Amino acid sequence: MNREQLASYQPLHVFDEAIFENIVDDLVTTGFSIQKHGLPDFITQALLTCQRSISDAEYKKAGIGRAENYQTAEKVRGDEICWITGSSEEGALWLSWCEAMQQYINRSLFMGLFSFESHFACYEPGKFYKRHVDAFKGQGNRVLSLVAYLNDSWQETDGGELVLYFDENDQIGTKVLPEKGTFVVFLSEAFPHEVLPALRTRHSVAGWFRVNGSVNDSIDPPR
Ligand SMILES: O=C(O)CCC(=O)C(=O)O
Ligand SMILES: [Fe+2]
Repeated sequence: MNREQLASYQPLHVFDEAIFENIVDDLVTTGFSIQKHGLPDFITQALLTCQRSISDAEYKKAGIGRAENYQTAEKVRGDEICWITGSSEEGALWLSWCEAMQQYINRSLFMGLFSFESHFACYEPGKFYKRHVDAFKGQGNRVLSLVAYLNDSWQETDGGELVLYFDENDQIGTKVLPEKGTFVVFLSEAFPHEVLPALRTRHSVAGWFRVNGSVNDSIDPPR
């Protein structure tokens, strides 16, 4: 390593893998994992620092696919999003923690996860995300969804809960309060879910682990 390389050298973080092991166990038994206040504190802090540094102008209305216009999209989802690029130290720490999770899951379950993408999302009061799945069988390459929450002392009366349904016939589901430090991981194709209308501003991170979609030598970029 020359002096320049040495100056920019970032040691690989070593993360506590106990939480990854819990996730893997849950994925094997149910296909989803709800980790109430399970985010390591330094990851929560990094995400909060990162999120607070984003200006309103950097948040963009989320779409639901190229074909839809925003009017249609508004009826489905009302959040505003900002992709996490890893350009700040805190953003990079988040991405490296998710990469460590990806490697752990691949080693344990041979899922062949290839890349990860994530964005901050903000739901202003009254905004929601109607019931949907994050990936359709045989289409796209998102296989594992991750949602993490950043809100202090969220109450049931604040609305904005994630409702995770166990299959397409489930109408009851299980509710998750979007409280700071709580995160959820689930198989993207298998679990319909929705965000109930939030009654106060709701901050979260949504991310997806993807498999490599390369076919016939056409290279699939990570995003
Ligand atoms: O914020 C949540 O609880 C879920 C968000 C979601 O389903 C998505 O962005 O696809
Ligand atoms: Fe979703």
